[in-house]
Amino acid sequence: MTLSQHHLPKRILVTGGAGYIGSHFCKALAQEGIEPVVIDNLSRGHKDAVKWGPLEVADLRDREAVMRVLTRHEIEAVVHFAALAYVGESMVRPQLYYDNNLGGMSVLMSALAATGVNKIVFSSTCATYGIPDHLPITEETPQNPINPYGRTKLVSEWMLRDAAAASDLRYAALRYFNAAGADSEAEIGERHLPETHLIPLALMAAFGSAPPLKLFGTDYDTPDGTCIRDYIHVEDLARAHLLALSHLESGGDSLAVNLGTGTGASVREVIDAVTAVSGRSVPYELAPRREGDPAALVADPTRAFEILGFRARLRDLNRMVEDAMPWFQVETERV
Ligand SMILES: NC(=O)c1ccc[n+]([C@@H]2O[C@H](COP(=O)([O-])OP(=O)(O)OC[C@H]3O[C@@H](n4cnc5c(N)ncnc54)[C@H](O)[C@@H]3O)[C@@H](O)[C@H]2O)c1
Ligand SMILES: O=c1ccn([C@@H]2O[C@H](COP(=O)(O)OP(=O)(O)O[C@H]3O[C@H](CO)[C@H](O)[C@H](O)[C@H]3O)[C@@H](O)[C@H]2O)c(=O)[nH]1
Repeated sequence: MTLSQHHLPKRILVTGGAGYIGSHFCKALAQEGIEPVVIDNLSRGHKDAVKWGPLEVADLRDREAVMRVLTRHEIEAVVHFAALAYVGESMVRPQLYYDNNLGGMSVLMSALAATGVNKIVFSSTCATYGIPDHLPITEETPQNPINPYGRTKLVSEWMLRDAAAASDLRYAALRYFNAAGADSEAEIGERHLPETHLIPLALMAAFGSAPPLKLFGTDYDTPDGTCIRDYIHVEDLARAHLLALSHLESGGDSLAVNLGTGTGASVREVIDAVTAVSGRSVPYELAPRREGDPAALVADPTRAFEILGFRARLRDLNRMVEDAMPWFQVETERV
């Protein structure tokens, strides 16, 4: 039996649990002795990443299916990861994002209300802040998203806030900065299809399973001219969700908090880390700025510590790359 410091509900539904962050969270739940129920339409996820409990293959916009899953498994709380999450894709297919992310959110929330489930942890994002007027970004920084993806997440936060004001629903909106790394036992990894994220693409370029990395923009107003992001280890993110659930289960108030380390790394620093850890050079070419990319996004992580006692532990960029790498080596061998 697990001796957990967390006070967790026993029957938890994980939407998007076949995806990158959701599957890592499911493993963290299993380590707490809880068997998560996953609902995922597998549009972007992987069946074989659901290893710790049942998988219900269904779209969140299918109200009947969602109601059936909530009732059949006697769900007490939901952790809602399911969404489309590519900034670039959202700029060219905005309706797809509004339909999927807000349609899914709306059906999920009405099904929760209908079945009396009143605790939800929600995957929000630093993309809700847009181009911040100062760094680091606190939760008081104005939320002015600059792309449809970020807007769907901001509206989702508003939906939660309004529902909580009008009912007994309590929520935790977790605004992640850049998720990075992977399960240290390499049982699951980062597998976005297509992959657009920096660390995976840099590793794939180093191992020759992807073309040279395109370095998007070298003329930003940052020390080395490349964009700065706050990379947070996916295992730290998973632990933060346990803490958020535990907070809600103990009767804590609704909250919105940043999840980051408080330290930024530039694209060039990421390339250096991948070079150092892999022992291979990262072939790259300079490319124009990518539309919709703010120059620098770094979290002020104070509030998450104050309310949840959360502080990122696996803070070292090399460690994140090290944990991500085996998966890409395996992938390379499979190709
Ligand atoms: N990866 C990051 O750096 C990052 C940063 C901030 C926020 N987020 C948010 O975290 C969440 C998880 O991100 P990820 O990187 O694991 O993404 P992912 O694409 O790996 O996982 C998302 C999962 O949701 C499923 N899904 C999508 N729409 C669905 C629907 N309508 N019905 C059922 N299932 C559906 C997909 O099949 C996939 O398995 C997302 O909400 C994303 O916006 C991610
Ligand atoms: O091939 C690439 C890929 C990325 N980058 C740069 O690397 C940095 C990180 O880019 P990612 O695509 O890895 O991640 P984003 O910063 O775009 O992350 C955004 O999208 C995520 C969802 O996928 C999260 O929602 C996150 O909160 C939001 O800021 C950016 O400066 C980007 O310009 C490159 O130079 N070349």
